[in-house]
Amino acid sequence: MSVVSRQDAADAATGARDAGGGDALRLSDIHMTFRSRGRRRREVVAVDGVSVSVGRGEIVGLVGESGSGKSTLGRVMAGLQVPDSGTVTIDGTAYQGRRGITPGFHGAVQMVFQSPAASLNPKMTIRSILGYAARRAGVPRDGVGSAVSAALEEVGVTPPDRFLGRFPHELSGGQQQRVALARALLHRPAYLVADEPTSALDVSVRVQIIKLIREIQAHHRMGILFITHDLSVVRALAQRALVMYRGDIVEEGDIDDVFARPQHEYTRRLLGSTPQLVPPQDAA
Ligand SMILES: Nc1ncnc2c1ncn2[C@@H]1O[C@H](COP(=O)(O)OP(=O)(O)OP(=O)(O)O)[C@@H](O)[C@H]1O
Repeated sequence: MSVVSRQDAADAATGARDAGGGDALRLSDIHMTFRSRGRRRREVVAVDGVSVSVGRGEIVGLVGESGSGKSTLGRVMAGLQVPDSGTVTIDGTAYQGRRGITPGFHGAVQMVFQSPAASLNPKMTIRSILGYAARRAGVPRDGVGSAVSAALEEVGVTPPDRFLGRFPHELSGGQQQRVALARALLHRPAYLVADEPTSALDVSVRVQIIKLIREIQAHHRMGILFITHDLSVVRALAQRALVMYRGDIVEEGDIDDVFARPQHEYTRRLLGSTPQLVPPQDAA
């Protein structure tokens, strides 16, 4: 991707919604098709012309069945996947193509994943994992130690000294996910894409991580795209919901409206089949 403008032409062209006022992370008319090589060439349209936005200070829940394109959309939003076409606009700066995925893009948008164990290098200590992230985020060498400790404090991995020398496998799943969040926070991102960050965790730990994400979001006025299969988590956390089905956003609205008056048949089916694992009051 390369920076092509500092105006909102892409948004005007596609009508992407800016729910958070001026500052927003917007995707405009994103297309992504995966093509397999070999004799039996197959094409999978993962994202089929999607325009969405996440405002600063807003949590948007993205739900949909397996294979509907949620993770692909999230990776595009975080600059980890270059789409076939479409524009990513971060606070008014539009990015297109491979060369636009710059350190500035990654600094502005960070991502956390379902499996913290897989996203943390097993051969590195927590000190090295976070120290490396701090250096990449531009923290001067003599400030790395205190930045790492502050990040661990912020995510509740305390006292930091007790954890710095450990390897990821010496932490619980919840602690690993907290470290993954600390790594993201070291970049002071304006936006976070959280791809099923709680689904690999026990239910009680899940609630704690949801609370932590909400605290972090409020403290930094961050915009978050929260991807999940679990509608009850979206209800507990998000102000707005996007429902994805076969590569397209089929429903978008304020959380209460989507739950009370689902418009799309797929959303109605999804609501009908979702147990309430995290009632809103428990996650508050
Ligand atoms: N790197 C890839 N190569 C080929 N096909 C891919 C690739 N990544 C995703 N796909 C395909 O694109 C479609 C959308 O995948 P994606 O992972 O975005 O969906 P999802 O909604 O996140 O699913 P899940 O909830 O199971 O993670 C699927 O059919 C998937 O198999």
